[in-house]
Amino acid sequence: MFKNIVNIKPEAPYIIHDNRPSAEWPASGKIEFRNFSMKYREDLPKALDNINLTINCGERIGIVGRTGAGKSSLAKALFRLVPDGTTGSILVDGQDISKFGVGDLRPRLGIIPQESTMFSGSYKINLDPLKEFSIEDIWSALLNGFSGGQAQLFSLCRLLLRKRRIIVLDEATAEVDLETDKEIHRLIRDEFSNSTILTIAHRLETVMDSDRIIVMDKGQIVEVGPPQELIKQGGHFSKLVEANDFGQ
Ligand SMILES: Nc1ncnc2c1ncn2[C@@H]1O[C@H](COP(=O)(O)OP(=O)(O)OP(=O)(O)O)[C@@H](O)[C@H]1O
Repeated sequence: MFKNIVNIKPEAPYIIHDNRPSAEWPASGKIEFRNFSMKYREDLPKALDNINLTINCGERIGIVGRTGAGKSSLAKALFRLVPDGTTGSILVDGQDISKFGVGDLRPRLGIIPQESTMFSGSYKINLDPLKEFSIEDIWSALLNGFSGGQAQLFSLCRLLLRKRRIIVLDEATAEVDLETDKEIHRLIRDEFSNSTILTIAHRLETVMDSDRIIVMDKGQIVEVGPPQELIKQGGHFSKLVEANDFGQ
């Protein structure tokens, strides 16, 4: 999802000194999209088209839709990894995220991207580049999270060390096998029971235990609800399930 980060121009100040969030922010993890739209370029159609959505503290949300539906864009917008010229707003714990510098926003949210980066260096440097944690903390996170030996688990360990209130998980498709994927989800459920978790889901197994599913199509939210209810309704989600079409 974040493979294009390096191509995106710095669109906002890193820190806005006269408007910084409190040290605890976000303490609850509520997310509100209000009439939010964005385009990657002026001549392209909207990648997100008038998104209105409230995600409650501690909710586990599965985001599904076909390839190109806008799932990654929704997550990128939360990290402000999208071009200038968005309209509407995104509030986190009631604060408009565009009012803060990106350096005050991005480190406060957790991300497990599809393509995790394994930095060279020791485990300790990988997990704790800022030297914030004791070796015991690091080993406990490692032992919890590193059985699968996958690069994604490194990202997970980094997160375990920093109990973020909002976590975005871009579910792996190619890099991680089903067993490791299940392990990651189990760990996330256990370790982040109080966090709001947004999963861009590519597997049915992953989304079925979400509190709510968001179905996206052509940049819009076309369906929202608990998975079992959506299946009963026989709408977009049940069609995706039937076709097993969860994007790449
Ligand atoms: N960097 C970019 N520049 C231009 N257009 C983009 C860019 N990234 C995404 N898009 C377009 O925005 C739309 C939404 O893409 P997005 O990646 O959010 O979809 P997605 O649902 O995450 O798809 P996938 O399941 O394939 O990851 C698509 O039409 C896509 O082609």
